[in-house]
Amino acid sequence: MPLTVVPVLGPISVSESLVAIITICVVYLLMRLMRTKIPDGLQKLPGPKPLPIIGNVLEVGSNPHLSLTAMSKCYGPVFQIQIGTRPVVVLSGNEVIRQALIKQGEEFSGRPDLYSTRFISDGKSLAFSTDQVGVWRARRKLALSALRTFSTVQGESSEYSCALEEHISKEGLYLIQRLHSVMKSDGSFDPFRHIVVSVANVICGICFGRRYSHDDDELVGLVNLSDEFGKIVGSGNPADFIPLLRIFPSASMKKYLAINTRFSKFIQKIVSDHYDTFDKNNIRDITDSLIDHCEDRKLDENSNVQVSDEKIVGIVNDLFGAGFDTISTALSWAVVYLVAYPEIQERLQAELKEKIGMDRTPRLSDRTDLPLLEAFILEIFRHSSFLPFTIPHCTSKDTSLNGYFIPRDTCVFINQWQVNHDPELWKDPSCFNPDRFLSADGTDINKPEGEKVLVFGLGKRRCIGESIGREVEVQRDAGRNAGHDTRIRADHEAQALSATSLATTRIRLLIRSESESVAILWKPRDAKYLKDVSSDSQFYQFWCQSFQPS
Ligand code: HEM
Repeated sequence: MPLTVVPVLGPISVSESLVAIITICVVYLLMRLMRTKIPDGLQKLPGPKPLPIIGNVLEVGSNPHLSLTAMSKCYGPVFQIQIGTRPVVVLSGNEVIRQALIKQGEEFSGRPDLYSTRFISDGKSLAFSTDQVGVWRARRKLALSALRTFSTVQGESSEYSCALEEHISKEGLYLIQRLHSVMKSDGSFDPFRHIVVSVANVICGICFGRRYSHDDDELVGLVNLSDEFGKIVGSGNPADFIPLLRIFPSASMKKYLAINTRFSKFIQKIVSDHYDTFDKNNIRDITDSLIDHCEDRKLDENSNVQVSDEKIVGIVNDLFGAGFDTISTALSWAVVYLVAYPEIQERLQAELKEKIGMDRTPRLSDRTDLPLLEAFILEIFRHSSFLPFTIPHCTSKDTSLNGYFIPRDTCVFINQWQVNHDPELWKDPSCFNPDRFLSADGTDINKPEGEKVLVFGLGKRRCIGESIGREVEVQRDAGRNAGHDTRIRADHEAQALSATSLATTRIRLLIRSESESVAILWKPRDAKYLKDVSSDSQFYQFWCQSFQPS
């Protein structure tokens, strides 16, 4: 007798139903038998009970940093959830995360094989791929060394201490000129749209030895796609955890694949131009240095780790991709906080005026003289926690943490947001207060406090661009001092705001030039991470005063 069990499958006979039920039971029993035995002395991971097929997806919801923080209060700093059919261990708490990523770093240094990350750089990404340890380590060493060399090498002008400082300072000035000219022509602007091109130019300078105009369609089109990319990689793609979903057409997955293809094409073209014009005696940038490494390695027969040329030169994909998006997001948050806290902005400006004056641009070496600016950057990282999780990790062998057994190949989420908002670690964690990072007399950074902020990950997989990340921030803020008093004035009902309410607030940018004033609406990116309070009624005015070259 045919039964319509699932409408889309059509009628199913009783015998077919019986076969299906028996198959499910056999698979279930096999899965139970295959389940790894917990070694004596260790415990099973705690965590919420999963539903069949979807696991704990409903409890995790669309703000995983908040829901997983709430769960850590109930289950402790090491617990397990199930996303779809995949078990995921979630780590919270400063001590537990340090124990896993630093003391047991080797065991927690893998990356899980996720469906969506297979498409990043054709599956050859340094940051996301499941390369064997030896290969990943060799590539990471190369990336770090290339990045260091081309950040610290002397630039074209002796005015700057290194090429990175030169790129950043010049780009800072271009950015100010650009804002000035769009203000004149359009009467308003979206800050992110211009910041992202400037940051991409700094990274392009080091990686490809060139910069692009703010009107370059190819670069502007590409960098503006990063938001879509972040949506899939950042918030978790359901098809990564529920394999069945991969067979259904998905608009966001289609977009994501198109972005990856476009990105790869952009980089491939630059790399192939570099191969065409390569001169061993004139290494111009990181791409050249990676090509040079491939050539040298061919002469070195003793090399024991085999890494393909494609994987070596492909490192620029990671440097460019990871570099521009993270820093431009951080800078956008900096603008938001400057707008929301005008009194802090005034103090920052006073510090720059006093320590550096108005006659020169700041240098990287000025950082130690600018404790408030340093504290402001640390507080942006902590309060916004715009990367609430690291890239997912994976265990490389059977291990244990806090007395719980964690099998090999388990996907591990590191909740950075929880650490940065843990009331055990921070006084009034939801309050934006850079002073928390200053010494009692305000003249120095309180180093132990600063080291508690978790934004670049830790240990073996720690971000390799950390020093650049911090330096671009300093220069950009300080760049306002370069003879253009481009102050950002916030004219609003001053009140203590949590990052949450800031992000969900539609910020009204009231940009004033000499005669006209135009209002535009701007919503900070990554607001999705901070959605638990909605206060759309609050408006902040953002007043960019005198974008006038001196
Ligand atoms: C404010 C700026 C930045 C932030 C907040 C940031 C944050 C992060 C985080 C959280 C990770 C993952 C760590 C983990 O999985 O445990 C990461 C990895 C990485 N970052 Fe950054 N990053 C920034 C800038 C940069 C820059 C400028 C570059 C390069 C030019 C870069 C290159 C990388 C690479 C290659 C990895 C992968 C490392 C690996 O898997 O071994 N990042 N970053």
